[in-house]
Amino acid sequence: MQVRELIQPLLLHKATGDLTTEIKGIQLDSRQVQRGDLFIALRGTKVDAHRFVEQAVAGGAAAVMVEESVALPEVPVIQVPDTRRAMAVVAAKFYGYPTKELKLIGVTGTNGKTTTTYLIEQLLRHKGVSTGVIGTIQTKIRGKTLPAKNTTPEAVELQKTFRMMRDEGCEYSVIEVSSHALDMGRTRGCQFHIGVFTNLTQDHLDYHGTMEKYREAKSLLFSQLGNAYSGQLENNPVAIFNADDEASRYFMNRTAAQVLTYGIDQPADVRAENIRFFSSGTSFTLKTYRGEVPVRLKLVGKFNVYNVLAAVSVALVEGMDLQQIRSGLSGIKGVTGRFEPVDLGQSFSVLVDYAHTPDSLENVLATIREFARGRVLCLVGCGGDRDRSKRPIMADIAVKYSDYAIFTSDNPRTEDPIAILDDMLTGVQSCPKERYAVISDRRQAIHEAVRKAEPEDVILIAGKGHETYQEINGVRHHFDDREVARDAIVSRLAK
Ligand SMILES: CC(=O)N[C@H]1[C@@H](OP(=O)(O)OP(=O)(O)OC[C@H]2O[C@@H](n3ccc(=O)[nH]c3=O)[C@H](O)[C@@H]2O)O[C@H](CO)[C@@H](O)[C@@H]1O[C@H](C)C(=O)N[C@@H](C)C(=O)N[C@H](CCC(=O)O)C(=O)O
Ligand SMILES: Nc1ncnc2c1ncn2[C@@H]1O[C@H](COP(=O)(O)OP(=O)(O)OP(=O)(O)O)[C@@H](O)[C@H]1O
Ligand SMILES: N[C@H](CCC[C@H](N)C(=O)O)C(=O)O
Repeated sequence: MQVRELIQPLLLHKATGDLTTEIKGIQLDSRQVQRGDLFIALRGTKVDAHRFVEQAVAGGAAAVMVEESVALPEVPVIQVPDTRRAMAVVAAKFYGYPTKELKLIGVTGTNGKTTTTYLIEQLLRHKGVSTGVIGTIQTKIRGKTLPAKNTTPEAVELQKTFRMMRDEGCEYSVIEVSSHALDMGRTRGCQFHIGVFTNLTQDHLDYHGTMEKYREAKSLLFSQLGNAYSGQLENNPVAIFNADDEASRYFMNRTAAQVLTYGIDQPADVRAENIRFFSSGTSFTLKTYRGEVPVRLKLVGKFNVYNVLAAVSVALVEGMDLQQIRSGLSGIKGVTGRFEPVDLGQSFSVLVDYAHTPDSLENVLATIREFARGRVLCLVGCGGDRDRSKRPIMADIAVKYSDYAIFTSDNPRTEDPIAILDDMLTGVQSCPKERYAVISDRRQAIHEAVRKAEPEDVILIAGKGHETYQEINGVRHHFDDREVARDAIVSRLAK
């Protein structure tokens, strides 16, 4: 595509150089530029990429997009007021507006995004349609998987992935939409067909500052629904809300889309009643505006009933009937690293879970409490360079809901692991010391939990779920809670 065509949708820009120059790709990282790329200079949290424009051109960039005027006579220079904003517009144009050819479903909320996207994918598969998925664990395109760096990728990668999905024959794309992505405009230029809200509780205050700003970022998915290109409702979008979460009303008042609600406690269009929990699953009556049907799931916990109701709401909007939904739900599998048992036939249970927020930790521990016949042992840490204010709250929840807590390291990133643990300990000052231990080394902590377990006890290893690394001092070392738990169980069984 020529530069002049690429920048045609940009209202405010100054362009110099030969605008018939062909652009073969878009790149944000000067170190990865390929011949013919447009290099877009973003002002990051660590560096301002304007200082890399010359390096990008030397590496083969055919044009650059910048906010400051730069003297680069050899290539076209497009100067815009905001490269981040312009990036979303040109990325959608470059890849031919792929979300107009896909049914795009966005899921946002503090917890449950990954689980809900996977449930939606599994239900849509049952309907017989092909669905691509983008989220925290990985990107999935018709059986192929690609690694994920962010929960929601930057606009260029996002649009490129949608084009790949379309080329591979996907009809739907279901994506996790993080508050960071909404705030940074990564999803501008996406035409969403459905927006789903799971819940809003504390997280990411390091980034957003206050809960109000966090909520405001999340609301963008709904206020932008249907307005991506023309300001008109092009595709009759639907917004799906959790009626039991008070933030839903705030979002409802900000969307022009049709609204559907789901819930357990409050009146809603899609509800679960007569819920019964077992250690291996859940049953309930699914009541919808299209009738009711009994449902049995292999997932445990009230929080998963919410995730299922959100996915069922999407299935209903997409025309699936209740019998199809019911049989789809009976075959549904849990998500890797979410409530995942490590079972070598030992006399106690070990569960690995991705709970890394106060609300998710509380939900998971409350669920375990309901069926645990022995003690509950909780191993938990908090990530470095992230919301510090959640640390004491999570420690407090750990001791409140378990019989014994082991505080350990999660991903310390660039922080001192001991300082993170000290922040956590401020939350348990009034708790008797014999109720918890502090073992900074995560491997040792897992071995200690397994050594301590008695028959019927349940050990929850929280925080890292599917992650296969531990990031210490900016370096990622291989670490998988499930592998370490297995080793610990094997050595205990050998004694
Ligand atoms: C705060 C934030 O969002 N950071 C994102 C941002 O990184 P940054 O601002 O630190 O980038 P930087 O290192 O300062 O570099 C600025 C620019 O210079 C470029 N550069 C840099 C060096 C160089 O030699 N040449 C060069 O061109 C970089 O490619 C970049 O475009 O731009 C990067 C590239 O696009 C992102 O990968 C990175 O996400 C990091 C990994 C991150 O951790 N983000 C978190 C906060 C985040 O977005 N999380 C949410 C999930 C939250 C949740 O729901 O749990 C998510 O959606 O992932
Ligand atoms: N609806 C829910 N409400 C509260 N907690 C939940 C819910 N669903 C899942 N959880 C808990 O949150 C953890 C993370 O779940 P999931 O990965 O689905 O959320 P997420 O929103 O994608 O998280 P992230 O974006 O941070 O990766 C799970 O391991 C579980 O402990
Ligand atoms: N997307 C989340 C993941 C947190 C996972 C947890 N293991 C941690 O490292 O804090 C975040 O970036 O806050």
